[in-house]
Amino acid sequence: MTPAEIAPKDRLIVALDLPSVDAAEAMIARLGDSVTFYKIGYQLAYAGGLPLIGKLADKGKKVFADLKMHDIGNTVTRGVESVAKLGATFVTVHAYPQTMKGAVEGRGSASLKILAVTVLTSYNDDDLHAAGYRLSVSELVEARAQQAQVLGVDGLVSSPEEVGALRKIVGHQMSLVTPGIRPAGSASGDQKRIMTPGRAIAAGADYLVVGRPVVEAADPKAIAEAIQAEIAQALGA
Ligand SMILES: O=c1ccn([C@@H]2O[C@H](COP(=O)(O)O)[C@@H](O)[C@H]2O)c(=O)[nH]1
Repeated sequence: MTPAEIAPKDRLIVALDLPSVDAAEAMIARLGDSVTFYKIGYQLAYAGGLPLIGKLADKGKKVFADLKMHDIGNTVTRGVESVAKLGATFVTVHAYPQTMKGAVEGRGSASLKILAVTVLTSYNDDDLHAAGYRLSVSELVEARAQQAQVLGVDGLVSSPEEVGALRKIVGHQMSLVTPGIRPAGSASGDQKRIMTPGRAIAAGADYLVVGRPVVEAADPKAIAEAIQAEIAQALGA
């Protein structure tokens, strides 16, 4: 499927950032048929959530295993080999060359897609400088995207702010997945590089990752559906 063929509804990835498998299953039940793609990250994975990947896949849902791996190449290769057996659609690694190379090797010919996290959406230029980098966020995101492309990575995680520049670098060969999404009026929390769903899609994002604005809402299903409607409108669908 080309990125242009992805249905508007399937472009929303809801982050199941919840404290237990019971809480995640309750959220999945509330969202029902509306949401087709979920993300499992640190909070749920470390609370016994990894088996949910297979359970969701068996129900026809897609799962993004946001494990943000970063280790010596061999360990990343073996870790990705294990994740490939869980039934996830995407797994994340940090965008360091050894890490990405190891991940691509571990994926082999499996259907699992490797996403490289370029620069976390909670970082701005000052945060990067405090961490010892001399490059700006946009410079580092673009440099890492070029490395990821050469290494055979399948997609990139960035903020929607960088998507336009990334498309020029990687074309439509790589999926562009953007957290840092905030419907108008929602609290940004710790996110520093943010955009509304409609603007992110108009900028060229393939998938939007949304956590707190959905899972902390009084009516998560209504918010998820409103985001999907905004996505559809931005696509002219
Ligand atoms: O750069 C990144 C990479 C991953 N994330 C993850 O996305 C969600 C966003 O949640 P919100 O509640 O919508 O802020 C969260 O699970 C992060 O771990 C990211 O935000 N930025």
